[in-house]
Amino acid sequence: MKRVLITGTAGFIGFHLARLLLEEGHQVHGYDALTDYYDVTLKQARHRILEGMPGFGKTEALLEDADTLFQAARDFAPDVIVHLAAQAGVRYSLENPRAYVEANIVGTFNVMEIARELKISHLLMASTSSAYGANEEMPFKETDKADTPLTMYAATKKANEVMAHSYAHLWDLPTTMFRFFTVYGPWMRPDLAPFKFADAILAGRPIDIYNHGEMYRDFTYVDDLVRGIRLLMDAVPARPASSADIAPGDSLSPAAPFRIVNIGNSTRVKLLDFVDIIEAELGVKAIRNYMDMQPGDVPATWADASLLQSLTGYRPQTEFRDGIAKFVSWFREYYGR
Ligand SMILES: C[C@H]1O[C@H](OP(=O)(O)OP(=O)(O)OC[C@H]2O[C@@H](n3cnc4c(=O)[nH]c(N)nc43)[C@H](O)[C@@H]2O)[C@@H](O)[C@@H](O)C1=O
Repeated sequence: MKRVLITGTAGFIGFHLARLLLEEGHQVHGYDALTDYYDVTLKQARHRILEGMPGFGKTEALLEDADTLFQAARDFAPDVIVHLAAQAGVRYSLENPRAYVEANIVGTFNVMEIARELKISHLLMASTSSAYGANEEMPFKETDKADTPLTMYAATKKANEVMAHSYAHLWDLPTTMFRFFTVYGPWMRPDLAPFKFADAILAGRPIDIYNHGEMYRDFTYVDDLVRGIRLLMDAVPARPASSADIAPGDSLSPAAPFRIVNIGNSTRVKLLDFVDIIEAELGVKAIRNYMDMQPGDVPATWADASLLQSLTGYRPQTEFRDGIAKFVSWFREYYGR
């Protein structure tokens, strides 16, 4: 049994991870501020489910509130910290970049500080496929350069990776950073495309199709994603004796117990096909409004998931259509539509 502090348990991914760990019999402490970036009642509903499970406790506060975060962590005394709370969203970072600096830079720094103080055995933190920015070589590999972020969202997440590397190096803090690829499924964030499309199609509102549909995403089903996180919890990075000890394709740092791991499905879905699949699952046709490319958007993502597989023996494999069917059935039931 592990004691796991998870930030972001009222969020989409944190909720699913907490549920999985509680089902396995671990103790989970959730830290979440239930910020109003999107519908707070959805966040409250997720927390209510966790509160009904044995082994769950929570603190509702901001990551930026260092005193509260530190006290909650000291009281709980975790073995492992999984840091998923963040200001998420690619497009909102053009409107309100400061929110990303506060939650993602200051907040993540606070998590690193308490992880160092408590000498936890493994710190795992969320980064994003958006860190690959303008990279053109596909699929994206962790060992590729990723120095061209296109938004402050991507820039703050990339900054988290390099901040975490320095702490892993200085304080021997084993750290794994995930690069997630467009996660979807039941309980998903309302600001993400599958949710927005389902909502608009059922309401008879037109949907905007960016870049005339010439967009590709490596959509990752949430159950697959949290299974990848769960397995990586046990794949604790160790500082290599020399760079010769790093396996080919491994992103392990030569200077720290630190690695970056993609968690993605490794299949690209074209935006137009994605709309067709949602329409088919809903049984309702969309009214389509074709638009130009949006500022800050990346045209395509595609994960090379071979490092995840070599570390854990696992790779995500849910077919997009099956995952969307599960999302749609949750959506219809939860919202009664
Ligand atoms: C890994 C990464 O994953 C996510 O970022 P994302 O991949 O940009 O996800 P999305 O669901 O916002 O976009 C998916 C696709 O759908 C298009 N899209 C969006 N919104 C509308 C929309 O309103 N209309 C249309 N037509 N297309 C849209 C958009 O242009 C893109 O082709 C976040 O979790 C982020 O936090 C993160 O870290």
